[in-house]
Amino acid sequence: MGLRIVVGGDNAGFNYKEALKQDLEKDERVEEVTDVGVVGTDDGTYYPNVAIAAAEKVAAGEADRALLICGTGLGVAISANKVKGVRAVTAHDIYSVQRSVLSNNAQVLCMGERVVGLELARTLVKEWLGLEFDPTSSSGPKVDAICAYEGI
Ligand SMILES: O=C[C@H](O)[C@H](O)COP(=O)(O)O
Repeated sequence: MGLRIVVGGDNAGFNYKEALKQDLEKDERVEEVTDVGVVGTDDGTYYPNVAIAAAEKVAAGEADRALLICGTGLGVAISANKVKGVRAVTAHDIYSVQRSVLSNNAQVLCMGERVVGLELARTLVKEWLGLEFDPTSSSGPKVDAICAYEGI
């Protein structure tokens, strides 16, 4: 069974969100892509609304992961992290993307359209899809400690 991925972002991230969505739709590791907006560069929906909608789908088990894009990748991460059970990171380099899953079991990857080149973003997403957290690794108890704080 493939990954169910939610994509979203504000108008500052719209162009990358569309490009990355197309890549995801073509990737055989992806079973389903759900777009929670925005619908265009004229759509002024605030980034927290989009990020929280996406994170809630992950928290509810309706999606495995979310990919969120805004101008910096910061606001969407801050917002998604308000949803209980969600671990969202901003990452624009390969090592951080790898560790976000392998160390932190982060389900949400955030990037900034104003920060990273599109081709690097596409490469990072490709890498991200192949990563899987190992709960029996030494990172497991650390992520458990985050969950314990949240009461989950
Ligand atoms: O983190 C926020 C994002 O970068 C957003 O796209 C732009 O937010 P701003 O308009 O408040 O700078």
